[in-house]
Amino acid sequence: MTGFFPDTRLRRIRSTGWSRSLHRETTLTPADLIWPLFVTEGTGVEEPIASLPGVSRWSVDLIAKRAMEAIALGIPCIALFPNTQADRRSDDGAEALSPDNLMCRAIRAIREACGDQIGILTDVALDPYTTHGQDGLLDDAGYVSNDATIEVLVEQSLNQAAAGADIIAPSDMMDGRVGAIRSALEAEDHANVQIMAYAAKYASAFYGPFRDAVGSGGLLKGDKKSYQMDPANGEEALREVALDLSEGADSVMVKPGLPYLDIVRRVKDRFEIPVFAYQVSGEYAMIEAAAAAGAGDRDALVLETLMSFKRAGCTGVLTYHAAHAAKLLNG
Ligand SMILES: NCc1[nH]cc(CCC(=O)O)c1CC(=O)O
Ligand SMILES: [Mg+2]
Repeated sequence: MTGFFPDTRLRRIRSTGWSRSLHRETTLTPADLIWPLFVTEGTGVEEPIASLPGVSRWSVDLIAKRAMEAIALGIPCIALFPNTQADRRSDDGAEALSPDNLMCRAIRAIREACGDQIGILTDVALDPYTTHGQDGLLDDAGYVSNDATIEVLVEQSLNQAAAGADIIAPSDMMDGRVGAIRSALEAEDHANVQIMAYAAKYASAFYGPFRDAVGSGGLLKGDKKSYQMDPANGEEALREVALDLSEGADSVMVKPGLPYLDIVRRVKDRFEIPVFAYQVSGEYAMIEAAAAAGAGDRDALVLETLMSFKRAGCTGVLTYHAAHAAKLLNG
């Protein structure tokens, strides 16, 4: 039981900088960040993404430079997303299984340049490769077929692991895919390749700029509500996480980030496992728009939101602000 005013004055410990440092409950460092990067065809290419101001797609030769930049900044892991050329997209997303697709070439280029100094996380889902922009295979009725999709996701995961991915991150929300991918990785000599499951991924309005970035936005008809979660649900997120853990996930992700910090906290308290959050493209764009409109200081907005993820219980955060935040944190 704490005392009463004036014996107890909470402002006492806030009154100087050194004291605020001493009493700070949560820390944020570059090691808490995962940097998502978009890859595109060509050489020496940097393509700015209009709906994500300050974020570009990089050709394979330049992506390795971004990875070296991450290492220099103390960022331990990057996440890769391909903008597949239109003529390589198909109804079945077969390009996802090509050992020479953009993703695999980027993985190899980074591995060659950086060795094991940085973790490479790769997204598993078919939307960057399909002509319809859905994450899986469509049946005759246009429904995203669960079990048929899993078979392809397993092959996609093995393809990425063979190219050198360290963390396989299935973002598709099919039931049962974590177990299937884990078994295949074990069988194919990839015992140390991790799985970070997008366990509680919501059907969100915050993914728009990402879909522009990978080129699936204009293609997508309808929505992803038959597989991504209803934003109204929290208990269901706990069931999703429990299942992914039982199937062998090494860590789980909650996505989007800021509107779902309650889910992060519930998952952390319930399971006491590594939990990551994805501060998604629409959240990034919102912060940039607020700063551009003079509604807040950009650097302060970036650091405050990232700290809030740590306070909520995150082990780490995927954020397009990773490099900028790391520079600020490194002083
Ligand atoms: N499976 C695709 C995928 N992987 C990551 C994101 C979104 C990331 C972001 O918005 O930054 C999406 C979009 C979607 O589900 O439509
Ligand atoms: Mg699930």
